[in-house]
Amino acid sequence: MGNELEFYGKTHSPDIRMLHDMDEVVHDQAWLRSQDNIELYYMYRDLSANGDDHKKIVDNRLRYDITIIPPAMLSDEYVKTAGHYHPAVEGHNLSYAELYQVLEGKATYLLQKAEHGKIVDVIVYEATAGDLVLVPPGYGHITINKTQETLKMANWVCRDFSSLYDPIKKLSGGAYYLLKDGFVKNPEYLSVPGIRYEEPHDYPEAGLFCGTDMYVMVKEIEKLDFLVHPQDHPEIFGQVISV
Ligand SMILES: O=P(O)(O)OC[C@H]1O[C@H](O)[C@H](O)[C@@H](O)[C@@H]1O
Repeated sequence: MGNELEFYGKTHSPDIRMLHDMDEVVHDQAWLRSQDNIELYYMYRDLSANGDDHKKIVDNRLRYDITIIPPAMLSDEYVKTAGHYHPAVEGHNLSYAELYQVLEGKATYLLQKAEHGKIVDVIVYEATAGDLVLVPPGYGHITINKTQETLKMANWVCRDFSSLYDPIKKLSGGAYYLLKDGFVKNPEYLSVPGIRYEEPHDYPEAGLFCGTDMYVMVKEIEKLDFLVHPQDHPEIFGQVISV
């Protein structure tokens, strides 16, 4: 109770990620074991403004979600999402992409690309309200709220797959932890490259611009096809795929 979200006049209840859903990925394990199972963040999935929009979204195999992450410290670590990868698109060796937009507050997005069991790239985006961040195929991702304000963010994603949590759980979290003193490498990973910091930017090829509410893409939803068929969109993923 008390966690409902209003979206275009309708009220939605969240799925709630609890602290102990995240046991494997929290940095300070001793602290974790002494903690009660508190609520960490709130996921409002499959939102739409009305029935027509919902049909369009489903027909195009997409989903629009909002996630709310209030500020919190997990001992010495900033609150974060559990983190996951996406599976490969059937018949292709590319995994599904995901598009985020910060609605309120600030987000730190950590993206990590695994190839043959090794991390070959780590990208961090610092994003503020209106900013877009595209998670390209192949990248696991974690969202961190290192501020003292609530983070509210949205995502567009293909609705036809389940996220893969095990690769991140097995290694006790992402390639880096964001602690009070900054990023530290996770020692469970054998070799990890340095962080590449990138600025959020527009994706004009897809008609996506920072500062414009990305829910309105429902009006030209075919432009989000790169989330469902990444293999058909080298104009968007060409560069990142070749990293
Ligand atoms: O799945 P987690 O790592 O906990 O991250 C949370 C978010 O992940 C994905 O982006 C989902 O599409 C969101 O609905 C969810 O809120």
